[in-house]
Amino acid sequence: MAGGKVKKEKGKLQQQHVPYQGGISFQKSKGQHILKNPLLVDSIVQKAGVKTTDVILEIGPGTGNLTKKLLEAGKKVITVEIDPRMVLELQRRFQGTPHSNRLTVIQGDVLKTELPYFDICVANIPYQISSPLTFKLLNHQPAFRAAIIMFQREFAMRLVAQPGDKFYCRLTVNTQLHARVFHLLKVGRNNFRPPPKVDSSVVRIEPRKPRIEVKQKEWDGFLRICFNRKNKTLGSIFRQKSVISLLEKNYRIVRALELGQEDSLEEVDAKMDFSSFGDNQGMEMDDDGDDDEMEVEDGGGDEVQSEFKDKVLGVLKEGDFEEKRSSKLTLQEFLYLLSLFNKAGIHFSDSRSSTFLIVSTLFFIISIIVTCQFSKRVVLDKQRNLTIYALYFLQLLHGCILIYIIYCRFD
Ligand SMILES: C[S@@+](CC[C@H](N)C(=O)[O-])C[C@H]1O[C@@H](n2cnc3c(N)ncnc32)[C@H](O)[C@@H]1O
Repeated sequence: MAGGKVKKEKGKLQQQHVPYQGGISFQKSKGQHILKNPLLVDSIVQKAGVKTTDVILEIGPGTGNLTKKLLEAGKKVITVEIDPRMVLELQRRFQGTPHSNRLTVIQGDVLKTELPYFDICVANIPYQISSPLTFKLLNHQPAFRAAIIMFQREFAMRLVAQPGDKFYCRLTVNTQLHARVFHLLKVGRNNFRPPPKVDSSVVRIEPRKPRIEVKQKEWDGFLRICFNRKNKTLGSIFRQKSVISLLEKNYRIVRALELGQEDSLEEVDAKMDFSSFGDNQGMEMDDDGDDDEMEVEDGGGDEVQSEFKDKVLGVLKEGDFEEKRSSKLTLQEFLYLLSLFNKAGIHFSDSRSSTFLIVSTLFFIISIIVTCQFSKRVVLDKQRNLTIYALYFLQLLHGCILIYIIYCRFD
């Protein structure tokens, strides 16, 4: 166990580096709060349910207090540590012990490291990487059995929250889409050296098998809107002019792509009037969304805008969601509502148009080059002239559609 007294913090420099025995100072910027309570370390390993056959991933092993217990419990431990001083300390600590050939130390930032295969992850992590690390683990393939991780208490409460709980938020739903999450242990700040400013909790994350597959951008866009104001009814959220404008814009792009060139731009325009679009400001939303942004008036809108709004509200009515609130919706209800929107042609991301734009622009450029080369090289008779004009006309049409889609995306 690491010993030594923690010096009283004075001044900025000392706040960043807290001395530790053997000359290594703890860097707060790297979240270096070492577990100093051996009973707690035992309890974490025991609750993790490590098997003797397990390959264990430990993120941020530090000086190796948890690593030691993990080596005793499992078959192999792979650690990822960003701080070279800690890596040296770890190697020094286990060198020449019976455990040394079962320990692999990777030096690097876990967020930038390709993770190896592992059965179980046990870690006391730096809290500043909680969110990206959780999603990195949730996207890891093949899925592991469980991750037992120490988080800041409030973050942990968000992960395990249930509909109606104070901490229920977008992070909760996004995490529980891919995993079942359980609260294991409350941990006070005095179990660490130096003690952090916040309390902690150990959480167990079990990836769902099989995964629930969603289109990630679509799902993200949908949840951002729903959790913009999680305590408002979905009816009032989806009546906002900014939301209707965004959805209508996506709707028009998707329709334009579906109608394709053959149905022409005019047909899309006839169905949609885009003169009354509001801007897309204020669509960047908080995690828990309890912001106090003012409700935007519907502002009357023209007939087409109202028609589209009716379509959106029709979807909410169909699923009986108009009076419900995101703060109380279950994961299954979110999935169901998104499927209803998509069935009605209403989308929350414009990723399809991005792909279309890139492919289409490339095709446009190539076709112009080919036509120019062709018209230069061949001797033009009347028949060939007509072909060239037809090609130019098609390119003009193609160009118009590209401009229209770019306009829809960026207006
Ligand atoms: C809270 S300490 C935990 C130390 C040790 N596991 C323990 O419980 O005593 C977090 C550790 O993660 C390391 N760390 C910080 N950021 C990291 C990153 N991005 N990738 C890998 N390790 C990181 C720190 O250097 C530190 O050793």
